[in-house]
Amino acid sequence: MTFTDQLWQEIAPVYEVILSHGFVEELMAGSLPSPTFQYYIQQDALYLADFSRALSQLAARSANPDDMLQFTQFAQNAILVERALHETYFSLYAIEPETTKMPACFAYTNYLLATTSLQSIAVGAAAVLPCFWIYRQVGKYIYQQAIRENPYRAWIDTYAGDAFDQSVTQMLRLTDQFAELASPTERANMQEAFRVSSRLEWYFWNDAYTQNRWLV
Ligand SMILES: Cc1ncc(C[n+]2csc(CCO)c2C)c(N)n1
Repeated sequence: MTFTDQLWQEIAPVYEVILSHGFVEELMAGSLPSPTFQYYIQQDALYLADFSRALSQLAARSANPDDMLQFTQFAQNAILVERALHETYFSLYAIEPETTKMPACFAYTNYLLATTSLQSIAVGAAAVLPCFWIYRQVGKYIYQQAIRENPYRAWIDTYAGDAFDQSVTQMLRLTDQFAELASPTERANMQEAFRVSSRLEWYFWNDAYTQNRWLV
């Protein structure tokens, strides 16, 4: 079993509750209220900018040019995906970008930036991995079940597509390479980072579904 297989086994219960979350179920059914999706897209635009910064941080700290290139490409793609997908929905709904990060987005982006800046590259890579991997699995799951005439079709097709599939496979390979070189303590830290980010993925959907805002 690879290291990343072990990572997935540990977060399997988190993945199960993500799949059965109302946001995912209603996105799949096409019945998700548009204000809920608008909140999600606005927060996601803020998330992706910082996610790209976190990947750029890993690129800058990489020891070899191949890893640098890989992280730089991921960082670039995060911005390009954001533009393509978000512009579609921003103009469809005639909404403006949001400037305030709500609690889950705030927690997740700050966690990613702190981890990729202050922990080892191996731990930083484990922290960004759920973003790739959980979206691929959720994307495929939704793609298989979703009705054709779904208002969220552009979103579904992005994450169920081949281009995205390949980048996730590369990210998994990279993480397994880091794990091979890591000490047992560092591997434990990688597991913890993977778990924290996986949980935060759930919180991100949940904030959108409940339209969560700062209470004070
Ligand atoms: C909260 C949240 N988590 C994960 C993704 C998915 N995602 C965003 S950028 C990227 C890599 C592209 O190179 C992936 C997989 C998202 N959109 N929002």
